[in-house]
Amino acid sequence: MTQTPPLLEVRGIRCAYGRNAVVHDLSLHLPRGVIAGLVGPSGCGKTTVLRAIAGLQPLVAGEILLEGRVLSGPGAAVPPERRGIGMVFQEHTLFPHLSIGDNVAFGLRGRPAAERRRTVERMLALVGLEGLAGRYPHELSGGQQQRVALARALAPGPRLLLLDEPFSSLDVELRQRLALEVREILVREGITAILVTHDQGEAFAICERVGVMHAGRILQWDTPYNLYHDPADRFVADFIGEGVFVAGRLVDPETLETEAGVLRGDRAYPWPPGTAVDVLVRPDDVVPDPDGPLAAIVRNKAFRGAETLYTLELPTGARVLSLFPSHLDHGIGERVRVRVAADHLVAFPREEEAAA
Ligand SMILES: Nc1ncnc2c1ncn2[C@@H]1O[C@H](COP(=O)(O)OP(=O)(O)OP(=O)(O)O)[C@@H](O)[C@H]1O
Repeated sequence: MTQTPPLLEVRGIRCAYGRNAVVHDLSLHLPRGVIAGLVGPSGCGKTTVLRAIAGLQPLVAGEILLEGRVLSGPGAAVPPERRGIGMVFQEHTLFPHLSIGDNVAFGLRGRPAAERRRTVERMLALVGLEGLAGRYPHELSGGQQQRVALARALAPGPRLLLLDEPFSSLDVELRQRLALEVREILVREGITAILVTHDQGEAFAICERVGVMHAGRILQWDTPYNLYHDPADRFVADFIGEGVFVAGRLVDPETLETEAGVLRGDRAYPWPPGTAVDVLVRPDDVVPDPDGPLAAIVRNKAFRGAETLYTLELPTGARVLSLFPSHLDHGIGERVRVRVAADHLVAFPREEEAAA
């Protein structure tokens, strides 16, 4: 149905270590030029999926196509070095005995010397390391080394770039800066990429599409905005961002009677009136308002610079999180008034009833 075939198609793949199946019937489509991410709790299978795409992990079932050509599948297993796929790993990926220039030129063996030299220069300039070709990896900082790893992966002109936790060995400030830099480089070069990270903030900063994985499956493949505001299920709602569930009951399709008051949003819920639900309330849904209908008590606070994250106890005893501009400073135990901005609240039928 799509006009142009996706650059990468993963169709119903299964992967296992021995008898232990860890990726189940997983599919994804990646259009050309898109930077996508995979996030999920430790052990959910992110790295295994990336390794399967790179050709480092055999498939039990399914197939993987790049530009319509089968790379892995029944009767096909194109070796990793012939896939046209670049990879950047977490750390220690440079060859310590090779200069920076030779590291970057590693994937260019067999090309004319002049072309190799030009490409190395261009790649080092691209990652902001001009003039460092003669140095050795141990003479560079961790951030510089990861930039070299990126330059080396991009040098042969891969059709797809895979990044497996490329910033996780760096300190927080550097990883945030480098993540944005890398995004700029990939966008400028029109590179299609998949980033695996356990840091959803990093995925949101870099990726246009993010898949949330759990136990070997992708539960939702969507924009960061939709993952946050319109999570497909309870796991995604819980995993992405901050927030708490408050108990409630559907009065009519648009109205919820909850521990945080009666809430009317802009969406209609499909369940019969009376259905018990849990409503996801994000910190940005609970707004300070001197005339607000809810009197809450401050139970905890975490200063975050521009904002403070308050834990507030409502009259029903339910607790919600709320972001206040940090100049609105309240002490623990103080009473504040808030309202719930309920425009697009997400609700799920309460689990025991859903299961009944
Ligand atoms: N070489 C291996 N042999 C056996 N089991 C493995 C091997 N590598 C991974 N596993 C198991 O496969 C599952 C998926 O692992 P994988 O590394 O893909 O997860 P992940 O989501 O990338 O985790 P993390 O975020 O911790 O890196 C885990 O249960 C893990 O224990």
